[in-house]
Amino acid sequence: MLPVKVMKSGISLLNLEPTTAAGTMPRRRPLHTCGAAFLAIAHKAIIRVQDLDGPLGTTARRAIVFLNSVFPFVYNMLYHWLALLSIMDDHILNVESMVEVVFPPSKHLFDKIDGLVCSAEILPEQLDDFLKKFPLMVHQFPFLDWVLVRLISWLNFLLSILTHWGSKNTRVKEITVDVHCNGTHGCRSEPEVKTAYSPVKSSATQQADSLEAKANAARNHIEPSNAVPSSVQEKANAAGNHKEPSNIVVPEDIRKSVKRLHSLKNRPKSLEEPHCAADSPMYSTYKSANSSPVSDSPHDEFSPYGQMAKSDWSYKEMLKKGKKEEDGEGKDDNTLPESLEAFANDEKAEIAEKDKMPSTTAVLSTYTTFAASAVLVRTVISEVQNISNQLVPKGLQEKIMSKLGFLMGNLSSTMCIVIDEMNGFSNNELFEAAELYLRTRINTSVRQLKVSKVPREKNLSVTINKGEEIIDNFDGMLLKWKFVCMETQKPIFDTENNFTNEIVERKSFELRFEKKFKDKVLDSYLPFVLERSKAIKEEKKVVRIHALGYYGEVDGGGGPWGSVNLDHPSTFDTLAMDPTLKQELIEDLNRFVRRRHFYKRVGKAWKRGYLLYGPPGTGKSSLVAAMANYLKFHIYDLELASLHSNAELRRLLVMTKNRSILVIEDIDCSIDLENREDGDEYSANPMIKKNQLTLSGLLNFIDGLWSSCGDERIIVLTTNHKDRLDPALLRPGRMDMHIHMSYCTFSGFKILASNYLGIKRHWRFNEIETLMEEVEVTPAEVAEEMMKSEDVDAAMEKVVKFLCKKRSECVGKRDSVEGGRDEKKVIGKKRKARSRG
Ligand SMILES: Nc1ncnc2c1ncn2[C@@H]1O[C@H](COP(=O)(O)OP(=O)(O)OP(=O)(O)O)[C@@H](O)[C@H]1O
Repeated sequence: MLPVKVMKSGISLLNLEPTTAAGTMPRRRPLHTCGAAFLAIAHKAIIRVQDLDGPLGTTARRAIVFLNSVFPFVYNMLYHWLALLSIMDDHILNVESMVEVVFPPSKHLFDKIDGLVCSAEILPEQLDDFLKKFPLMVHQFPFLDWVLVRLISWLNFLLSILTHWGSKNTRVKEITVDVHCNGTHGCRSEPEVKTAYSPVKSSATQQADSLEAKANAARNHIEPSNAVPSSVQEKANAAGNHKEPSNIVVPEDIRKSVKRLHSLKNRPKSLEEPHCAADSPMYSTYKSANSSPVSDSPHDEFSPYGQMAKSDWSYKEMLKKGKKEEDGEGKDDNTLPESLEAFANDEKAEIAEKDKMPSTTAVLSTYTTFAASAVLVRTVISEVQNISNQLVPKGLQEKIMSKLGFLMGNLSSTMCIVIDEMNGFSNNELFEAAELYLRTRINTSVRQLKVSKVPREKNLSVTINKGEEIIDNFDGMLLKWKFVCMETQKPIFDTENNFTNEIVERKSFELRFEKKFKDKVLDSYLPFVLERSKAIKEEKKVVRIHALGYYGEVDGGGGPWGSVNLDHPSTFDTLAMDPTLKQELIEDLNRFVRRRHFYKRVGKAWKRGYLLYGPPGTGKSSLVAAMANYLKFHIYDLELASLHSNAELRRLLVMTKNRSILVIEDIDCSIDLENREDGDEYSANPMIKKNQLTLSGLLNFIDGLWSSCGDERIIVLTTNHKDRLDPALLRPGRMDMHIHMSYCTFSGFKILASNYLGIKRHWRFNEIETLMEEVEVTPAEVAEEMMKSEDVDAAMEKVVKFLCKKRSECVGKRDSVEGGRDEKKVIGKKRKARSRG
């Protein structure tokens, strides 16, 4: 068989001595060695596969017949191919030597490649060894043989589907075989039998066709072909005319052999019965394989042989008749054409061959050979890729790939959307959204992940590495994401104004899907990804606090000075404040965040101002933190004292982001704001005024045009002295809600006790309640006392002592104040008396 020769000779073709790399160890020719190994494996595979029965074997045999016919071409092609590989090898080895001289550490890499080539070289022998041991190994693992046999059945089934797929010419033919009887019964025609066959005909089918032609010719009185003996023609004509009994005599031995053939064909086709106990898994496997719906029994209509089998039944009918006659029903001499005899012999041979089912191990080893070939091909391809990556410049590679991609893209039914990280100079929101979304879609099919942790962030950040793919399902669509990261060179001028190249990483996502889903992906899937990523962002959002102020030169640098995670544990649950007020505030915040459309409709900037006032240590700052944690809004802590003009204030405002809380703490003492109406020493000079931070600048900032540049903004002012603030600052629309943070009440105390000591009640609670009605203490003071001991009773003791001390101080103060008043009254009375006197 010619191709086999080619395969064999392929190994020795151009098997030249490899050149010496770097003057040390001779290296193998990488491409030639791999190519030869591949041919050797392919040869083994072909040898094995042609011994198989079933669709796989048939296909292989046909392929071999085809290759035989084009042998000179194939041989030449392989020869040239290997010669070409050898030439390329020479270049590769030369380049390796040169690179090694210039860059010695690369030797390690080349040695590794050589090691790979070496393993490819010995792969055919290893494969042989493995195949020898394979049957033994199969028996060592329970159920493995069963699994493999199942697998093979399904592969055969698939192959048979592929073989017949698209064969539109499949049709049903009617073959009418008229057999004339001689003797007492006179002539009679046999029933017509329908036969379906595929255009891929076996020899038996072809013979059936020739017989059909003859029979048709006989029936239709058409001049038969030269191949048909005249006796047969005459008899067929006679049969076609239904006039005279035929003289065709079926020889006894033919009849017998046809009978035997009949019995052979009726026998169920089975796999080779294994030599093991009946209850072993192998035996059950064999049983189940025989009853498999995909068996290639000729009686199975799903089998590729099944259709041919139907034609056999037509002859069976005929044989039945012959049998009847033989049994005495018709004593007359039955006759068959000579061609039928030939057909019967051929059929018999074919059936006998078909009955020779391949052994399980033979089938398995063939598939293993194929698998190994595939592995080798992959290795070779990746090696070639590696080498071409080194040899072909990146730009050229990209061009080739883009051209190839264009060609493939036109042919393929898939579409690809590329989502780049950057959209011009700004970030692409969709890229960020996809990155976040895909983090939730990582599954076991991903091979490489990237894990990182930002300082002070609790959770690890897990993303896919470059080149990795993720499959997603959405509304019946299959979507394939790939993370692509390409290094490109960007020309820049360095510090000395020299032209140089900077390596820039271009990240993007490729989203592939079927072309027909284009609209669905753009209209539904990508908006869904954006929506999901928003929700994920919100879930994972870590509230940050930004220091906002100008710390550099005046009107020079400055800006948000930096930010840190706000790790403030304060929440509405831990805040000791009047429960009704707390509830009111929570509801107000909820209303604010859900009223986007309302604010738009009424033409108001989507912002809200809160004034928190009360003595120091009553929890104003804690309340701001609780609000930020509740809404997941970042905080901008504006340092008014660092600003010098309204312009700076405006510039800072522009830098803040939406969904944030802008806080100005202790506004009464942070800066001495001049009244907007009343002028002062500067107001006379407009230039000086322009460069000042004024109250009107601040008011504009809070409520004027500048305040509307952003959405979902909350402004919080805190003060210890509400009365010192300009009423213009406090009016609704600027400060919408005034929250009084009062001294600690008993309900506030219970919240502190629960937070700090973990108690809901204590026997000292009544005493404390009475004391708290009498004295003014801040939550900060109470919290401080509670922290002085870890023991609950001791801590409560401290709180009581503290409250008693406060009370006595208050009483002392009151007494002294009252005493002073009494003294003043006495002095006054004395004065009055003296003046009267
Ligand atoms: N209402 C409160 N509920 C719970 N803890 C509080 C409360 N008030 C004060 N504290 C505790 O006291 C500490 C100081 O409180 P905070 O700084 O919030 O008070 P403040 O009113 O902002 O003070 P200042 O006006 O001096 O800035 C906080 O760390 C907190 O633990």
